[in-house]
Amino acid sequence: MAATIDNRIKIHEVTRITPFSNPTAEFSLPLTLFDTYWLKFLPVGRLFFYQITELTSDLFNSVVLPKLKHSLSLTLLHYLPLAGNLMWPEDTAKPAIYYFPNDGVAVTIAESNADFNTLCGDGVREAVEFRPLTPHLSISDDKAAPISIQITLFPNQGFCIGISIHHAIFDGRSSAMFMKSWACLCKQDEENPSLPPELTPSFDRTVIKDPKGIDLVYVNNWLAFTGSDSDQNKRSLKVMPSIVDVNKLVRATFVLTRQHIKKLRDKILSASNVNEVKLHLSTFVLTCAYVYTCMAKARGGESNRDVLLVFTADYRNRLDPPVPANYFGNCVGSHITNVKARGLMDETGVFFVAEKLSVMIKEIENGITLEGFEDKLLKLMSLMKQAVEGAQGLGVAGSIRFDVYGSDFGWGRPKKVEIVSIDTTGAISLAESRDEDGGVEIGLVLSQQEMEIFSSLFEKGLKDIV
Ligand SMILES: CC(C)(COP(=O)(O)OP(=O)(O)OC[C@H]1O[C@@H](n2cnc3c(N)ncnc32)[C@H](O)[C@@H]1OP(=O)(O)O)[C@@H](O)C(=O)NCCC(=O)NCCSC(=O)CC(=O)O
Repeated sequence: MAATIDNRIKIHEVTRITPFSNPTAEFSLPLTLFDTYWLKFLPVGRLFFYQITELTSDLFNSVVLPKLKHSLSLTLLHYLPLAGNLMWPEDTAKPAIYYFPNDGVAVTIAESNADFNTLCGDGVREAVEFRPLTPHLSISDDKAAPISIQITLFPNQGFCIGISIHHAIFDGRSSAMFMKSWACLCKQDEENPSLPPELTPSFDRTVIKDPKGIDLVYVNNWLAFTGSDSDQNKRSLKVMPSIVDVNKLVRATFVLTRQHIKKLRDKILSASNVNEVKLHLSTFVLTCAYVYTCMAKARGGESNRDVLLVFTADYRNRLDPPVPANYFGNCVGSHITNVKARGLMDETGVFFVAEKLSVMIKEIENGITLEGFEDKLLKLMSLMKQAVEGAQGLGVAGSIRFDVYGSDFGWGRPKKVEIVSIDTTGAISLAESRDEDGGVEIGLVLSQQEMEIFSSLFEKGLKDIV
């Protein structure tokens, strides 16, 4: 019988999907330094909404669901580590992913009577509305699942695929590749569907060189960081607790069109003649510069308060030798600078942030070496402490290069993609615009009051530049 978890959603089934043909060879896959860096981070949740107005329960149960389940099982055959678990045996220095026969991914099948169009819209919505669509990721002291999935039917409206992923196991690029692989196998009608090379994951850990053993430095940083709760079990795999009350927050999506981006670039360029720093005015920098200044102004407060500007960079193309684009795992790192709010709240705020981010991106322009990486996690932890104590953290989840709207399972592109977990991290989410090449979709979760101020600053600022 279906269990109701609130009056909008019914859970019909909680099942486990195993890799097709249930491979019998057990194996383990080590974590690299880029994985152990994220060991205790909260899971990343994404929702992919697909609109099918003729989707009855019958059609969902007889066609859509069996196809999704079967293609997931086929996909897991290519992504076997995702069917396993993160574990930390007594005799090992760091956790690893272990796969045993019959392992599989937890999949929840649910039904919602919430309004699909409202959830898929850009307007202000209660942040908490998205949580029932986001699967719980099973993480205990000694075992953590790499991924969990929820497929939710909205009768006569469509369906939603929710994924929660463990950040110590894979990053945004890998997550996007997994979804596209699943979609690609689902869409093919052939008996033996196949993946193109760019969607075939590589798990070759030898491409990540770590001669100084920074992977273990990060593990030890986490052991030292873990609060008193876990003192009895320091090797616990439990992640940091969330300290945010999602019930008090709202979510909205904002769009910068290609034209907006161009105008922002022109405006900054025309004001920057006298400046020494050669600005790197990519779509990413312009978007962050514009959004971050609106966020700092919306927060208000003392102009002397601390603000952390944060972004994550993909290192695949920046390491020497480069790591293949289809490398599955983490190959990213965070970059952070600490500034005073006044820089963003001034008239020249957009210019100020664009300059700061330009300097940071230029530092990695000629590639990444691991020099100084021993201290990278400790620095991040000290900034996280600052954020807990009140500094405004302005960070990014997702990317405008992941093509999340390309995940078509055979029923069309997603109507909307949301990163749910920005409700606990306070980051903005980025995705390429669904409907316009060169446009950007920005997801935000704020208090109602900050959202109102942000929204009016965002709209007014755009009117001023066009
Ligand atoms: C460091 C960056 C954030 C920002 O660098 P930049 O400002 O230089 O921007 P960029 O690399 O996007 O592109 C710079 C310019 O290169 C060209 N260019 C690069 N890639 C392109 C592409 N695929 N298609 C078209 N153009 C491209 C464009 O001219 C672009 O300018 P123009 O833009 O003007 O056209 C980025 O390079 C990067 O690493 N992005 C990936 C970050 C990431 O992996 N995030 C996820 C973290 S995990 C996470 O958050 C969890 C999760 O997602 O699940």
